[in-house]
Amino acid sequence: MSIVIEHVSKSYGKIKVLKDINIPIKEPGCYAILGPNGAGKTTLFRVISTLVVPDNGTVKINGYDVFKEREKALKDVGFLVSVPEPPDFLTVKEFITFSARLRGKISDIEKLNKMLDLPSLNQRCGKLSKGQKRRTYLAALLAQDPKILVLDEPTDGLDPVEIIKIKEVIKEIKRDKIILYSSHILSEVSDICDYVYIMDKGKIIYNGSIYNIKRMFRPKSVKVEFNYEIPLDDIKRTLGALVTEVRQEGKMTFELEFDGTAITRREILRRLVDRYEVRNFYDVETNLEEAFVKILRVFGDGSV
Ligand SMILES: Nc1ncnc2c1ncn2[C@@H]1O[C@H](COP(=O)(O)OP(=O)(O)OP(=O)(O)O)[C@@H](O)[C@H]1O
Repeated sequence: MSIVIEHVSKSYGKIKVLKDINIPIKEPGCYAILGPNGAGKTTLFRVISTLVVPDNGTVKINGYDVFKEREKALKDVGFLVSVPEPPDFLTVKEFITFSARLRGKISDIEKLNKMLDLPSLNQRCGKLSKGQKRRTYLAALLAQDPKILVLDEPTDGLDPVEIIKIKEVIKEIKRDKIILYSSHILSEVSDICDYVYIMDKGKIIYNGSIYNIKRMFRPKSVKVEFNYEIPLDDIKRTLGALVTEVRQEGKMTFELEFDGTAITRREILRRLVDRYEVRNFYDVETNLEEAFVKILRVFGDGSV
């Protein structure tokens, strides 16, 4: 099972929308393609699904070129690209059954219903809400039992409950599939995806595991609360060169920036406890969205 994208580029007129994209995926799991609006995610997914022909490069699925050997390459792939909708005139059950039959499969509607909490099976698709349509479409894809799923912003425009449902399904099925999942929200993919490719202005500017992203931006500041008021200068004198910055947040609360090492963190705590009554001392958690913006700043062209 594999998707291998090599040197893919695409321009619209003078605008380079994809610039030498390389993504080699050879193991099951959920892979996020993450990027701000206009980064090129949808264009890349449209290339993978053969809706857009690239100027350069190749996309191979299970070793087959998607343009030269389209049928073989896409045989085992399910696409949710460019917000597709089930046909209005079919019922939910008819659409799912029809979709399964297209690939010679028999759908287990009960199982899909349990997983995706489908609307009434005899309801016409035209009468469904946006979230119900999305879940019905996903059920129809899963009824084909594809080994590879390409999902372009599958939760876009859905309410929080619908989003949780779709994420739960992906967590359940990702063990033996390759799932490519695009989003512009890092925290949305952080609990379902294992690996992240970050795109900005048509380029992959960073790739790594979610674990590494979190580690790279490990806490470098702590918050401390005291039992009584302490002047800012007093804290600064006590900690001296251990901290790079001290910010006062309230009369009894301060945020302390330091070099991020465990030794310094311990020494800061020791000095504070020796001198004052400390009520609370904790790390300032890395906010994933901040990490995303930092990555764009550090690895992108600096214009964020
Ligand atoms: N058919 C087209 N003709 C001209 N320009 C296009 C076309 N399709 C996309 N673009 C441009 O290519 C760039 C990338 O668009 P794309 O939709 O791939 O980004 P995206 O990362 O999916 O963004 P979003 O998160 O907003 O969906 C944008 O600047 C867009 O205006």
